[in-house]
Amino acid sequence: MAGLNGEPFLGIDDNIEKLQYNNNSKEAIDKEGLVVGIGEDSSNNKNNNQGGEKDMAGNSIHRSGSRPQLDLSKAEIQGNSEERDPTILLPNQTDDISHLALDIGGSLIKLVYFSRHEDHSVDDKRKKTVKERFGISNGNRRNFPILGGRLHFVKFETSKLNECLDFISSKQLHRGGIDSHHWNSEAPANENAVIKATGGGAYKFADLFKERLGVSIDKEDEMDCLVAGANFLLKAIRHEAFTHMEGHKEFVQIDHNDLFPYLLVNIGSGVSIIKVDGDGKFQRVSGTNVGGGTYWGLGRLLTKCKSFDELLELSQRGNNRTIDMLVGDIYGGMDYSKIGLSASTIASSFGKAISDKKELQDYRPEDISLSLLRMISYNIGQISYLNALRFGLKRIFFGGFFIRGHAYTMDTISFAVHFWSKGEAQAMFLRHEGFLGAVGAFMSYQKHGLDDLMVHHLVERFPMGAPYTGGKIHGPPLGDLNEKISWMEKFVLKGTEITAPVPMAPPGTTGLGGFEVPSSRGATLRSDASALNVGVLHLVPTLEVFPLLADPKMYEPNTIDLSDHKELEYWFTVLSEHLPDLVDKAVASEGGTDDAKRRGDAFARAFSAHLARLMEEPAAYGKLGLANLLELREECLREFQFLDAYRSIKQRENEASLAVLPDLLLELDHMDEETRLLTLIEGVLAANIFDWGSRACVDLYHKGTIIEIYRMSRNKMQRPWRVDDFDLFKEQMLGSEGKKPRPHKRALLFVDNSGADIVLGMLPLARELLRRGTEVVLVANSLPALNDVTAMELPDIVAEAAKVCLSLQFHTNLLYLIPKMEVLVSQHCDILRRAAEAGGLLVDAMNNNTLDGSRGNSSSVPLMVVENGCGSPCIDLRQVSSELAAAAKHADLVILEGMGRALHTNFNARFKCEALKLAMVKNQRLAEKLIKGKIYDCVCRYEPAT
Ligand SMILES: CC(C)(COP(=O)(O)O)[C@@H](O)C(=O)NCCC(=O)O
Ligand SMILES: [Mn+2]
Repeated sequence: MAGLNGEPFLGIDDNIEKLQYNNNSKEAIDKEGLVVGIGEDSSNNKNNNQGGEKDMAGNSIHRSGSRPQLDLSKAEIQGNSEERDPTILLPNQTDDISHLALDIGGSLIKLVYFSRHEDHSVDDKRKKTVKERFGISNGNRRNFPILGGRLHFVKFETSKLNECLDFISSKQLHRGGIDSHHWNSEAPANENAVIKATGGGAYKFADLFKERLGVSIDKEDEMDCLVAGANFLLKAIRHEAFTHMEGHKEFVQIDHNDLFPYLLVNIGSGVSIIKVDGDGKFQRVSGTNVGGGTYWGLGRLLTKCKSFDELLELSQRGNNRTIDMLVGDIYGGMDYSKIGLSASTIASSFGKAISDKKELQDYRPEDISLSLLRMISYNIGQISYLNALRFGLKRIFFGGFFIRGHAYTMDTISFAVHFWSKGEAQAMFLRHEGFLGAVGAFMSYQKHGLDDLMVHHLVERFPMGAPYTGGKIHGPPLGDLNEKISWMEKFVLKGTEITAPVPMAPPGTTGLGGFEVPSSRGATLRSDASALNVGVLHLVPTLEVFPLLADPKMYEPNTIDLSDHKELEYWFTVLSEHLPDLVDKAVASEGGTDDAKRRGDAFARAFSAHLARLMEEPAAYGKLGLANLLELREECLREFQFLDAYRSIKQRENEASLAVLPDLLLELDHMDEETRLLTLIEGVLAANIFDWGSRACVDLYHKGTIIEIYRMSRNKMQRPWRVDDFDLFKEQMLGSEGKKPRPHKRALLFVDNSGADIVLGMLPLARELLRRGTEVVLVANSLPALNDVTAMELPDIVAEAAKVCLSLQFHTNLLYLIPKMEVLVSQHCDILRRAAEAGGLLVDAMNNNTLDGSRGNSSSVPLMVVENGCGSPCIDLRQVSSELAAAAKHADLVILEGMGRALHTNFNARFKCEALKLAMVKNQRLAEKLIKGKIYDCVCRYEPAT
């Protein structure tokens, strides 16, 4: 049988890793990771006669044998095959296919589940034309059945297994999910339903799953899963790995071609140390029985703590000097400098307890907890390094539930690795640290095709999760909007802090290489189960890297460095202050109903909670840039179902601008070429003043009408602009010394705002390029963001603009008194219409509107519209739509317009083709920082092809 990806579904390699547990570890299988003294090389998987599966490098990957297989006979695409993520109907598929995998450990259950993207596709003719023109098929998606959806990460305490089962049942995850458009989702759970699980609990609770949910557990080997999970996360998630030294977290870019070999240290109850050489190729080289279970077990006995997190929290307020014997204690307060030991180095953990006449109750539990934490973290760091040394490995990734994003633990481990390796080896941590096994178990459903996903196919989002109150955990992210709003309201009433579903570990750390006590941040260390430091992973296989980026590896979209705390504070204040106005607009866009007000209120609280969270720990959601913040705001609006907050403002501005477009075009058309080009660029810069995201601009709009402000802005234009490469650009366009350069073949115009910005700025510029014989592709947002124009809206705007051109022609034909102008206009005024027709934009809108009744000239250079794949005021060119990537193939000019796309992001981006970056700087601070100028200064940056 052929797999959906066209490759055969090979049989099953039953040569499953046979781990030999040592004598004492039988019950330890129930705990996480306590598998000591095993050194079997699991990379020697033999293919048996059933055939083993090969990864892309030809390595064997073994899978267990009970996975369900898909019956693809009579498979067909349901609905419109041109849709972005069409549902595939498998009429003959009878097995239930689970979209859930579990890692059931001794203290936590980790759940990874999949849901399809909701079907928002609309009948968009533009898309169809674009696909035909650029020859885009659905080939990109490779027709994987499950791609095009979201991966969710949820944790439960193992002691609350029933809550976990209720959750699975309520979401019907064991059947494939009722809330998503799955094949066979109506089918009742059948006898054969199977879910993948790893961890000791997969054995321990198998009967309970059968009894409660009617599903069988297909047990996946824990080591296999850990490694598969770590490999996937390290390859597919841009900001997965980070270092943590002296309280400073820094994300590490992992080169996918240079990932292996590495050492994976999984710290569960016990510790496994695994050398990873490739996909499915690994060897458990060592381990230690002193791990998370030791910390928790000894800690519980010594401090009477009730939970792991309570113990960890205690350590935050501890001082281990009262209990540890330090070098200084032995050397009379002096360093032992000859062998490089400072007085504060721990000579012997708990060493003071031998000489003191104190009893257990004489020690503070806080101090005991810290001493224990340091002893164990240190020891793990040291053993890990020694193993790295054994195999000549420089990179050590630490995962497992013990770490739980705790800054002090990470610092201590890092310090040990750094200290013993003399800086040669590096300790790294993983954002999905606790989910490695669960991800691996999910990956073992081979049909998902997750192996082939690349980093640009994944987008991580951070929806609001269940808040928690009084330390009690309220489970997984809330799905239902109403439920979510209710939570928000409840917490407001109680005056309780609302938290995002992200890590609550404080940044507080010693700053001294783990040798001092942690700063006292106990109050902010929250319970682990509510503290997911991961968002929801959106799998979008249609996304591509923009092909015209000169050096995608070096590309960094964000211009402003938010790791500067002052900068971060400034932008947080800007966004907070903008909130009331944004909520007003959003509520008004939904008719100002009570429901809209309620949602508006919840949105404001949710976004404020995100800001507060990020202020506390800027790297909580991965590497933070201004673009991420601006996008988070848009996503948060969408989460509370505000799909287009500026809808009516955009419409009003479009109409007002279209009304003055004929006058502008007339004016332009009787200018000579050089003056016209300058006027056009001035026009783009002036019209970029229409920006409802800028505080200064919004203040301006109280003072005059849109057109008045536009005129004022144009009148104030004075060259040289603060960044002024116009002369270079002009030379490129018009040539010099009588030499006419060849016109550009195709220009991509990344447009920004609605209203004057698009109508009076970018469209006239597009018309000029078309007039010169350059194909023009308008690149606009896929989803609304502030007052930005979207790809969906553009065809109508272009159609209206073309209509205006026609009325202009009609009008000027009557103006026989000025025959010269008549000639000019009749030659040029229908450029937009013909180009739009040639580009397939006027399918409905214009067919019956040509005043002279003439049909469009399909041989004209086309004007096209493509969506960019974003719903944000900024653009990260590593993840753009396949439409845009296809349109870029023959482009030799890129024009980026607006602050978001040309300044906040991409100001430093280099392209393979010529690039023009145009923007008005509508923020004083940015003007000072970026161009040493002032507010309303302009940028016209031209860069030749690199
Ligand atoms: C959100 C924006 C990037 C949009 O600018 P645009 O791309 O439309 O030119 C910009 O308005 C902005 O940075 N605003 C926040 C700063 C301020 O209010 O001054
Ligand atoms: Mn904008």
